[in-house]
Amino acid sequence: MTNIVEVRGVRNQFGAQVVHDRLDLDVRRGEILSVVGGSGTGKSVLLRTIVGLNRPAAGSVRVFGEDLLTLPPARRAALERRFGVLFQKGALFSSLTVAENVALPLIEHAGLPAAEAAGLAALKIALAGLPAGAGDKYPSDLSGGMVKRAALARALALDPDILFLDEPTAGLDPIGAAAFDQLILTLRDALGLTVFIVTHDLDTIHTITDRVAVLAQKRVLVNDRLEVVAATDDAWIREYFHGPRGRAAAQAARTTPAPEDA
Ligand SMILES: Nc1ncnc2c1ncn2[C@@H]1O[C@H](COP(=O)(O)OP(=O)(O)OP(=O)(O)O)[C@@H](O)[C@H]1O
Repeated sequence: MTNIVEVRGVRNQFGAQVVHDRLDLDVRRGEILSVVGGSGTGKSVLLRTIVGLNRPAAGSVRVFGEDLLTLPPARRAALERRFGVLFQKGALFSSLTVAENVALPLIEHAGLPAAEAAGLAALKIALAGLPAGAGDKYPSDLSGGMVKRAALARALALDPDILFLDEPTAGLDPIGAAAFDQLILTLRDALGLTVFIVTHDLDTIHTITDRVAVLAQKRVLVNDRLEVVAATDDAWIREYFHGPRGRAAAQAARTTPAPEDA
């Protein structure tokens, strides 16, 4: 089993506030890993640390076997091109159409001519499950679910090996959220992606996740299959997985047929 990401002994601190201390985490090749934890436990900071947007005060982050923090800039830029990131707010440029948003990394980072970038952008937009014509629209003309898909198309632009998603289903209605989950699962299977998801969504965890990492007490308390995590003796885990919403999500996952059986 190959680890694509290895976080070791990471400390993150903002002023006097210590967010992470001696935090370890592995992400395995090809898995869908969900990172959960109470509000403010540092899930987004962890994502930003792994993709190189936040420099930890201590520890190491190895991605694809390379130490992100000590790589020379050119090698680091090459490594970062293997990441696709979908930020919490979608982070599309509002003055550009969806197609222009998706083409931008192809022009800026891959150096493609505009016409080729436009052709590839159309493919990525289709891959993200958007209808033909969505590329000509501006982000403000799209529904919340379509904005997420457009941001996903942009995250897929450079053919990443690993996809980082920060609360991808937040703000979507349950049907939209379930469809987005299935899209992630399909893309993982079709493209052989590794997927790192920061989420509060119990349905996502129950339906598409291979392993779950729980952030608590400034570190990853447990990182394992859902059954193992849910059986861990910890107050937050009990409340989260065995409270009313956790029980409902588990029940729904048991009674909803998997897509291939449907
Ligand atoms: N750049 C920063 N400067 C100062 N403090 C920060 C910075 N980034 C994050 N923090 C603090 O670190 C803590 C963890 O933030 P983070 O956004 O990672 O939490 P989270 O677990 O993702 O929370 P939520 O589930 O509410 O989104 C918070 O208290 C936040 O205020």
